[in-house]
Amino acid sequence: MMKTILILHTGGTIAMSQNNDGAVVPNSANPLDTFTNPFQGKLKLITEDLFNLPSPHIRPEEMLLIQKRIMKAAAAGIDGVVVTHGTDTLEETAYFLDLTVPNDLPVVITGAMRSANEIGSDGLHNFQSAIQTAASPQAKGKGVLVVMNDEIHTARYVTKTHTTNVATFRTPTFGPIGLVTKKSVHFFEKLLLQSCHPIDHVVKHVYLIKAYAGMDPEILEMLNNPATNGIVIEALGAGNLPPAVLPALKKLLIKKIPIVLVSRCFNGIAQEVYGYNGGGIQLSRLGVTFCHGLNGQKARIKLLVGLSCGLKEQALADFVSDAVS
Ligand SMILES: NC(=O)C[C@H](N)C(=O)O
Repeated sequence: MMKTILILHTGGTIAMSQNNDGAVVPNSANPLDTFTNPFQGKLKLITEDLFNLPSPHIRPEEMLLIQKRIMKAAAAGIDGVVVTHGTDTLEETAYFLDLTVPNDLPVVITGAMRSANEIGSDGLHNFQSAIQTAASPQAKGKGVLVVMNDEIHTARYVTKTHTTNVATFRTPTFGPIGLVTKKSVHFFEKLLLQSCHPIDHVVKHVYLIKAYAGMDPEILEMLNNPATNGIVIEALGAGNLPPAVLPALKKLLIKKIPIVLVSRCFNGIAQEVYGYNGGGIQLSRLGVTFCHGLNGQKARIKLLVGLSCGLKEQALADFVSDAVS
């Protein structure tokens, strides 16, 4: 039976071209409109331009619009969805959708590192691979997938690792879960499935900060205000902070502002390992929530989704601490 795939364009380099001054800029006409469906007779493609934004302009509000459009398509019986997106914040949108769209609908997100008229442009190729993946029967039940440079990654763990290289998207610790070739799509991992958390609004003022040697407590003091809904800290190593920030941290925790800890390390997970002043064991006892396995920007999305679902205190901590829930 012929499958129908919904294509949602949102902008990014995949929709841009280089101008005569060498600057890469958005186009009024999407270069992906030149794509001719190589799967005629097998796949019907429905294309919509949702917006045309560089991905640093994408906010949780735009992520919610994409999610709502996908939910509408899911209710209408679509077989799969491809989202084209700028790569800078692609992992955040992908993970937001992963948490908020039922995982039995294949949703694949892709982009490009080289714009449409640059030599070696990767946009059309990634776009085609994403369509192939969304149409694959094996893509069902895997949550949101990120397809770039012939590789399939999970939204949960993929991250952008290089400013310009086309092989920028990597999954630290675990690696990709599949490959796309000219002829077929191969998955080589079974996944732990997480539940879907549909939301109808997104809360604001969920912050992400990074720890560093000699971290200034003033940063946390500045966040101690009534607007703050939650804070994610990319902590040191296995999940430790300089002791100088502890007084400011305690003041936030007394106010029941959720504080979530991940590691600023590229690989591994943050855990309560160290017993010294500022060490993970002390932070955990103070009420900091350890998020096991997500990077800072994903943990922020998870905290934001949890808060937007109305979760509080222990229920929120349980939701955020487990990467698979
Ligand atoms: N390769 C890209 O898409 C990067 C671009 N700055 C964006 O995220 O929109």
